[in-house]
Amino acid sequence: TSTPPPHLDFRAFVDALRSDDDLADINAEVDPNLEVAAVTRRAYELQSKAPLFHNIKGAHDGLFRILGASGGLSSDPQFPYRRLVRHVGLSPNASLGDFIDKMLSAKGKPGIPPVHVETGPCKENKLFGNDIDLTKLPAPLLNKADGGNYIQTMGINIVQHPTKAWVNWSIARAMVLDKTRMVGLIMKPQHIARIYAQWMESGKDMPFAIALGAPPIAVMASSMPLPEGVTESEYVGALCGEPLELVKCETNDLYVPARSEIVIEGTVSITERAKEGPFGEMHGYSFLDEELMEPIYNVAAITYRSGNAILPISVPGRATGPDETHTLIGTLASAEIRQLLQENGLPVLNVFTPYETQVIWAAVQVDRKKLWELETNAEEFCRKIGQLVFRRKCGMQIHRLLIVGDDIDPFNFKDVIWSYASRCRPGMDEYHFEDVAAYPLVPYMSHGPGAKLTGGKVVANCLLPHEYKQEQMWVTCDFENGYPEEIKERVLRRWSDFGL
Ligand SMILES: CC1=C(C(=O)O)[C@@H]2CC(C)(C)c3c(C)c(C)cc4c3N2[C@@]12C(=O)NC(=O)N=C2N4C[C@H](O)[C@H](O)[C@H](O)COP(=O)(O)O
Ligand SMILES: [K+]
Ligand SMILES: [Mn+2]
Repeated sequence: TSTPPPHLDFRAFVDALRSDDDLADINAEVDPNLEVAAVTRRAYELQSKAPLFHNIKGAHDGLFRILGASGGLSSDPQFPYRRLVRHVGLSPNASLGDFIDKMLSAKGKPGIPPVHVETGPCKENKLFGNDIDLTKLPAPLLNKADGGNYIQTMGINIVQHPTKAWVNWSIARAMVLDKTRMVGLIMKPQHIARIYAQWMESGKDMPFAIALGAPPIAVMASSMPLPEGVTESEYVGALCGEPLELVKCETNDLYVPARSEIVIEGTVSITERAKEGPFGEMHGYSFLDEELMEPIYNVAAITYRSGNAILPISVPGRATGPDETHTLIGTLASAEIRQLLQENGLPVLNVFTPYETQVIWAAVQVDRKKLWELETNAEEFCRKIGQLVFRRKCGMQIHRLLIVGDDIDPFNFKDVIWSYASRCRPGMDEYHFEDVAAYPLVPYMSHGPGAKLTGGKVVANCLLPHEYKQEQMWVTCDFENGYPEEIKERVLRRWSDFGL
């Protein structure tokens, strides 16, 4: 069978990055103990090519190579989002807005269930029982403060509700604990935690599979807060207009993408826990006192592709050069928040979480002409938005919403911060929410002055009062807006002659 397109096949995705000249094939030996992660972290921060490490110290029997920064910004400043939009089959010059539109394009369409195939590349090699020794795999140490080697940072965690036909795909980190066990964060209100709670009630350990090197578009849906009960693989089918091909696990009844690089499968204990973390998290901090007791993953089988399987990794940290916890989590939460607000009849054009705010803030771009028709005011409008977003899971990671006009590009932080700084009056234009669920990973919540799990959220009105009812009463003073077209054309035409 011919190789599927990059958005449906991880190896084709890697080849596409190489043909984009956006991949560095590194054949020198690199140490999984911190060195691989440090190279990857710097690659994010310099927006370099994605590093593919072919020669990992300690690799054996085809396990494994490592790809870093699969969701980082591309190395070509002309196409900054090319690596991202390649995940979803869009052309290299697609924008973040196109990416969000694409991820929402299956809303309201019936899901297309995956098809089950007999076998696939992920079944070419199989390890069971005594052949499994996670401590012998070159699982990377990602940050000097990490509490373990995080083998799972870019795989899809697959779990099924014990009684309903709901199979959830999400991304949740997990580190090596010992020979056949991992321990991983399973955090409320994430769907993996909701399903885990159902298995606890059923009294049985929760079957799991982690598919690493899965189809890139499936990684996107896994990172997206789709509504409860939605089976991500069916949403991906609807996005692609064709079913995903899945193959059955060896040791349980879950199904995984047939072309995955590496599949780890087994059961998550509903009784045994172990210390998890510290971990360098999405806000750029690794708190040394992070003492989490999290569920144990018992590994019953590992299956993987021949030809030296590739382990994709994410090395979360400061978004000075964003990593997957910003480019995926932020953008995909933005998509669901836009969907939520539009479904509730609000005149919202787009939503985006600026990397400069570590995706803790989200700018909500409002169509001002449509806003006038609502005959509303800042207080009423902002409170309504806050009540919607801060009481839904898709808004859980956002602590500040900035309500901006359609003269502001939500994807351009300079625009966003200009309107926040100049139009949001301190003490009167911010509407606080102290009775909503907080995102406990945000440092001023986990290690802040107040309660950890509630509050600390705000809606900032960045529209002047008259913008709620009429045309803006100012001319914006920049080249774009401050001059008539014929002056701008003349200046552009003569620019090089001026030698500026
Ligand atoms: C918060 C998370 C992480 C962290 O910051 O440490 C950690 C880091 C890694 C693994 C790199 C990472 C990457 C690279 C990406 C892209 C997303 C996440 C994570 N990890 C965490 C995690 O360990 N626990 C968690 O609850 N959610 C995480 N998400 C976000 C979820 O995937 C997202 O919210 C989905 O929407 C959830 O799916 P549904 O429940 O809606 O179906
Ligand atoms: K998901
Ligand atoms: Mn889900």
